[in-house]
This record gives sequence, structure tokens and C-alpha cells, in this order.
Amino acid sequence: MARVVGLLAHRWFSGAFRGPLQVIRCPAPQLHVSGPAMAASQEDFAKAMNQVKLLKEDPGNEVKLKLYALYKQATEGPCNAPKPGMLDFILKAKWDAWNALGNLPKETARQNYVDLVSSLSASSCSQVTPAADKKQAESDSLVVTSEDGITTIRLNRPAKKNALTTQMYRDIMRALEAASEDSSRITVLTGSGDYYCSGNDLTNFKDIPPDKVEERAQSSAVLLRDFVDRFIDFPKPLIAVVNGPAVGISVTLLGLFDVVYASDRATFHTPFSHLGQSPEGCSSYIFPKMMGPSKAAEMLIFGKKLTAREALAQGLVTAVFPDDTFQKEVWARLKAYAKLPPNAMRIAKRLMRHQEKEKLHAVNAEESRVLAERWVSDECITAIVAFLSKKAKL
Ligand SMILES: CCCCC/C=C/C(=O)SCCNC(=O)CCNC(=O)[C@H](O)C(C)(C)COP(=O)(O)OP(=O)(O)OC[C@H]1O[C@@H](n2cnc3c(N)ncnc32)[C@H](O)[C@@H]1OP(=O)(O)O
Repeated sequence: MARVVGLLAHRWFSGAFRGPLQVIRCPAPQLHVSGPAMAASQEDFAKAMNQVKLLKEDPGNEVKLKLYALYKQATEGPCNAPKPGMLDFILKAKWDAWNALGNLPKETARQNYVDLVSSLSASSCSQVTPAADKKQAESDSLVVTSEDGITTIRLNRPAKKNALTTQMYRDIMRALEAASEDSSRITVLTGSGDYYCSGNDLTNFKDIPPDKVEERAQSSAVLLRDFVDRFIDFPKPLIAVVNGPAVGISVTLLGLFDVVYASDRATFHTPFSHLGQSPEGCSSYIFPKMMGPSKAAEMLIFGKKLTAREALAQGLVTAVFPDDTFQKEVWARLKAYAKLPPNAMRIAKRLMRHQEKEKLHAVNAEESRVLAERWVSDECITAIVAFLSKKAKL
């Protein structure tokens, strides 16, 4: 059974432990810049004190002493309490820790406290226990939860059909990294609202100064390559719950999932030629192998949109469910899968993926390189401008 410990560090030894906790929100990663120029605000400090209460793992006595000392220094300044007697071990340890901070300014102590809590929270969030039923991370456009042994990454921009912004690519990578190490057994990607995902957010191409176009194409290709690499290397079973239409990269990536469940309302559209672009997500290799070269060509060269049933027939989708029972049926199935022995599942996945990994990385590198060229082509620029000026829609 997982040990879940809540901790109120600055009241350490006063018996004020709290837990188990209901909700964990991972803070966004913070830059750890130390020094007086970066003093944390009172608000940051108050937030950090709350975060300490949410830690699931006991950080150990040494860290608790450090937190205690920094808290006292930040709130009261240099140690002003009388030295406890030699036999009062606990009070003596606390006094020593506080006293050791000497004349450290209050602002610096506050900043160090915030930094320390932030680093503890980050490691704590990557160790979610499957039984704990906790919300793991939340931002506006991506919601990550962990429950019943399943980490769910939900695209959450329904008003924009869950189009992927540059930040979302980064957040998904981070979420996959965390999911690969947390204690969940399977990982799910799905969408909020009526779409699964409308692919790359075409406004990612907006407002690029002419002399930066080439540079941006290159950096986007690096981002794309890193992003797809995370899917190639993801070690646990990865399931797509395709709740509605899917476009572009959200379709091509499906070839890297272990299982794809789709609503019968879902469609699968890869309009790369229409956009003056080229296939990514290893689809130029996986789709022809999966569905045969000519069916792959219809999708990847001519942009043929498949229905869910057609995608099932081509092997891109594992199973299709009626939309009105989709969520119920799929989640019941996934919860049962998440009870299977995790190591056995990982090993089976590794054996299946292992022989192809090198090839997939090479394909991804080449597709990303070619896309960087396409993004600066007239064909692509014309198509993006047409979309952005609302003259074209798929
Ligand atoms: C760095 C990594 C690069 C990876 C390379 C990836 C490539 C791809 O993914 S290529 C595919 C790109 N996607 C598209 O071309 C889709 C463009 N969108 C559309 O054609 C349509 O919006 C639609 C068919 C997806 C939906 O049409 P409809 O039901 O009529 O809904 P709206 O068009 O009114 O959409 C609502 C709202 O959402 C905005 N939006 C939808 N998709 C995108 C998108 N991909 N990028 C940016 N914005 C998108 C749409 O503009 C509407 O916005 P508002 O007008 O402000 O309401």
C-alpha cells in the first residue's frame, strides 16, 4: 500500500502532519535563480507554505529542518531564541538549523524556502500513486490527471478544436515524461469538447518577422522531432481516446499509440498537400506498413478524410464505439486494463517496439528536416495565409 504523508514543515515536531491529500496540482516548472535580485514575494511564500502541506512523501528530517530554519528566518529574522539544553534533542536540532543561517536576509530566506518547496513539489508530483485518485497537473490548455492507475492527458482548447500551440507541445512532452515515471500503469491522450484535435495551431505561424522565418522553421523542426521522439520512446501502454474529429499531427501520431479507441463521430484527416506540408509523426513509414502503400497514399498525399469505420478497416483504429456510449465503454475497458501487472505490460510493449525504435527515430528525424523546408516554401506560406485570413478551411 502506498504511503501517503502530508507534512506541515514549519510546524514540524508539533504533531501537525496532514494527509492523505485529495488534490495535487504540480506547479509549472520554475527557473531556480538564487540571489537577492530574485526575492520571492509574500504571495509566493504563502503559496509555498500551502504546497508543503500537499507533499505526499516525507522529505526526511534534514530537509524538514532546513524548511523550518528558512521559515523562521524568513518570518522572524536571525535566531533570537535562547539555546535549548543539551538533552532537549529536538529543540536543539531546530535551534541549530535556524542559528546556522546567521544573518541571512529575510528576503533571501523566503526565496530559498520557495525554491526548496518547488523542487520538492516537482519530485513529489512525478510519484503519484495509482490508488490516490489525484488530479496531477492543470493548465488552461492541457489537463493532466491520474486516477485508477491511468494518467490522462486531455487537450483542453475546445473553442479552438484543441489545436496544438507551441506551449502545448512542450506541456505534452513534460506530461509524458512525468507519466513515464509516475505509478500509473497506462497513459491516455484525449480531447475536450467535440474535437479530438485539429492538429497544429496554424497561428503558430503568425507574426514571424521575415528575417526570422528560416530560424523559426528550424526551431519548430527541433520541437517536432523532440515531441515525436517522446511518443516513440514512451515506455508504458499509450492509448488514444479519439472523442471526435482528428486532423494533421493528431492523426499521424496515432501510429505510435498502442491502442486507438474512436467514437463513431471521429474522422481522420491529414491534409498535408493542401497545406503545402508533408507527413510527420513517422506516418510516412508506419501508414504504408499498416494499411498498404496505396491506402496510405490516399491519406498522406491526397488528404482523403477517413471515417472511423474506414480507419478501423485500415488498422489505424483498434475499435469504434457509438458516440453515445463511447466514454462509458472505453473507460470501463481502460480501468480493467489498468489493473493488469504493470511490468508485464511494459515488457510486452518494449518487445514490440524495440525492433523498430532505431528506424522510427531515423524516420522522425528525416520527416522533421523535410518539414522545415516545407514551412518556408511558397506552397505552405500561401496555404497558411489563406487559413489565417479566413479564406480557407479544410
Ligand atoms: C511544431 C510542430 C509542427 C507539427 C506539424 C503539424 C501539422 C498539422 O497538424 S497540419 C494540420 C493543421 N490543421 C488544420 O489545417 C486545421 C485548420 N482548421 C480547420 O480547417 C477548421 O477549423 C476545422 C475543420 C478543424 C473545424 O472547422 P469548424 O467546425 O467550422 O470550426 P471553426 O473553423 O469555426 O473552428 C473554431 C475555431 O478554432 C480555430 N481553429 C481550428 N483549428 C485550428 C488550427 N488548426 N489552428 C488554429 N486555429 C484553429 C478556428 O480558426 C476557429 O477560431 P475562431 O474563428 O477564432 O473561432
